[in-house]
Amino acid sequence: MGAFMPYSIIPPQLFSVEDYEKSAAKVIDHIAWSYLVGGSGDELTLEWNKQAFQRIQLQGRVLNNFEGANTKLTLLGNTLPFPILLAPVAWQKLFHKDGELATMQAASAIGAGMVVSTMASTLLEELAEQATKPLWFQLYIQADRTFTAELVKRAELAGYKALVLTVDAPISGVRNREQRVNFRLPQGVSSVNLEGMHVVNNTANLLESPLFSGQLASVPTWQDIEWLQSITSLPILLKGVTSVADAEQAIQLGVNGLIISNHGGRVLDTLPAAIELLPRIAEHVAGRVPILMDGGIRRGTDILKALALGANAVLVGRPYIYALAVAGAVGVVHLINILRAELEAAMVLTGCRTLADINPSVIWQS
Ligand SMILES: Cc1cc2nc3c(=O)[nH]c(=O)nc-3n(C[C@H](O)[C@H](O)[C@H](O)COP(=O)(O)O)c2cc1C
Ligand SMILES: CC(C)CC(=O)C(=O)O
Repeated sequence: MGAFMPYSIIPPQLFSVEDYEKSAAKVIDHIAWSYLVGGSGDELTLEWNKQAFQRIQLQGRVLNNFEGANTKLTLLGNTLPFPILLAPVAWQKLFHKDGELATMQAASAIGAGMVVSTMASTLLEELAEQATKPLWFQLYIQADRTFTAELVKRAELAGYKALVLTVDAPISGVRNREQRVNFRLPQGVSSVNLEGMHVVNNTANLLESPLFSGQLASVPTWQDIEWLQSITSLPILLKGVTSVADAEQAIQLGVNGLIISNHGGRVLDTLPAAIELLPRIAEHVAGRVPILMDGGIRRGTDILKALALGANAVLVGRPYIYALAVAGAVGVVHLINILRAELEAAMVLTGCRTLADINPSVIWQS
């Protein structure tokens, strides 16, 4: 990995997520960059996530009164000043020497919800100890269920307020961009929260099917949801739901929230754009549990569109990592403020005083 030199202040001329992306491309080395920006297969879903937002047009409104306007919401008992959370992103020390610690400081400073990845490069306890705002923990159920149960207990003990169970990546996506640069973790960056775990070696030999005879034996199933509920009292959200049938099954099992997501186009290529998946599922769920979505959000207008089409809140992934790489915690605060200000501008111009006012009428119907 080459040395990179993030700024200690916000560099001038950064006004949008795209500006941060361009700036980040200059400070992140090309191997970590390929891991960050890449998707799976031909990266079609990755592109569609952004393009689908761009195709949706808005309906403007004028002359509204904005007294008392705000973007506050309550989500699973947490009060948030705005509906933008930081999505779980693995190994953030790849992008800044302070990694998740800097992201957590930014989230705490600005009051943004943050979801800490199972694959974080910083101890979950260290983050929770220093956070001044509640954190959520993203769980990848490990082949070693005993270790997984201990991990959940650790998150609970450390004060995490919810578990985000990622269910869309039981196997890794076909990540050609990572393969082409031979992506490996450099010295000093690792999944520190999984240290000491028994690693099950279940790779198939060459005469067997590469996947079906190997690791699938230990991938999570619906039964693991009930198991997880039996070992924790934390609310559980499923991240990576893309079908109405799975959303219904999750609700029947008593899951507390859903995150509509295609993992930022990183697992199954040619899944539809996340914003296209959202309306059908939201309509079916009909408010029974909160719905979050992520994938392709780069502008405040994208957030408005997601809320109009049924999300209670959104998460952003790559955008805040660009800012982390460019200017550490200060950059992340700035980036989130940019999106927040853009959302407020979009609300004003579509006549929405609060999040409750955002509904499908803000979307242009031709
Ligand atoms: C570099 C990188 C690492 C990620 N690591 C995780 C992870 O550890 N757990 C997880 O549930 N999702 C992970 N994701 C997916 C994000 O949580 C999120 O779904 C996605 O980035 C949203 O799309 P966006 O980047 O277009 O905002 C990762 C995404 C990226 C870009
Ligand atoms: C270590 C990976 C499984 C983390 C992840 O979810 C991703 O890179 O998209």
